[in-house]
Amino acid sequence: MEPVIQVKNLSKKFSNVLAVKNISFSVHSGEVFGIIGPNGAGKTTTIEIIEGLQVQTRGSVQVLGLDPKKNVSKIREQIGVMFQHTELQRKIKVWEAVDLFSNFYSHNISVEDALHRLNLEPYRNHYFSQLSGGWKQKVLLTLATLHAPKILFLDEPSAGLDPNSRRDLWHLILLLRDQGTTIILTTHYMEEAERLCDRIALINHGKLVGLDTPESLIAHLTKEKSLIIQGESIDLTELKALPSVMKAVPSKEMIRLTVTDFQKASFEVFSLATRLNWKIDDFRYDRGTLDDLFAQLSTEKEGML
Ligand SMILES: Nc1ncnc2c1ncn2[C@@H]1O[C@H](COP(=O)(O)OP(=O)(O)OP(=O)(O)O)[C@@H](O)[C@H]1O
Repeated sequence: MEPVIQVKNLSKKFSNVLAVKNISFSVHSGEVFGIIGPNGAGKTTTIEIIEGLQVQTRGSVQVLGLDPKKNVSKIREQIGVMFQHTELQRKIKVWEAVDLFSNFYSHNISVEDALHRLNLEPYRNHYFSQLSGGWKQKVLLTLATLHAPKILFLDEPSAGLDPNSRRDLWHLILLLRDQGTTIILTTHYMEEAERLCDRIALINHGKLVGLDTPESLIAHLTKEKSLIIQGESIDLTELKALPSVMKAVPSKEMIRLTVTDFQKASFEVFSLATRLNWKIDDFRYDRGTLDDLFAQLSTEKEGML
């Protein structure tokens, strides 16, 4: 399958900052592709080059087969961008905003279809400024997709939303994905990345340090493998002495074991438990989360990965 975005050996230098360092990746049609990394990692710069808002220092970019340096207006007709913290004029109603924005595009869907597509009908006559944060984001998502873009860029779409509104917005994003839109998502919410993204590019200090599904990234990059064990008469000293156990730390009712190998450690723990008559109530692998990975990335110094 032809990728919809292809980035090859991309670098961007601002006067004395090398913001993007030789990054390459492809985005496939119909996927939700996350670009994740700590503040200042180079995400915005990379995305703005793809959108044609900035020009790279080195490397090449293709968006739907076009070069953003040469074909920016053709690309803009086929992409949608939802920025963070966008405000519209105070006295504009939802339907008026949809009507106004639809005039910006040569190909667009009708106001009614647009309102219907993301279930905005009940709010058509509400002032944008009086909507809750969640509904404002839904309206902005609608405005970014009036021309049925092939690729949609979402920058921190659920920033500041309560958990219910966030889930509602995720539902809409996945609806757009199911309708065939390719989605590029940047977020600092790792739960959001884990729930929505088919693949994630991890960027740190301007470099691509990981590119995979959320599950594989977690499996490969979280350095610590942990087992959780809970039960009666468990002896911490005996656990610590097992060959595959590096650390055993009690935490509330349970004990967290940092192990070198899940399978070997599990075998050793159960053999020990049987020999010493421990009663085990809970035992599970703790593979870590994207949050752990993000925390790890944020503390990595340049050149460590
Ligand atoms: N116009 C500019 N001039 C000089 N330096 C810049 C410019 N834009 C970005 N930078 C620098 O480039 C680096 C990457 O910035 P960028 O905004 O791409 O990071 P980011 O990952 O999007 O961060 P954030 O999560 O905070 O938005 C940072 O060191 C930033 O200070």
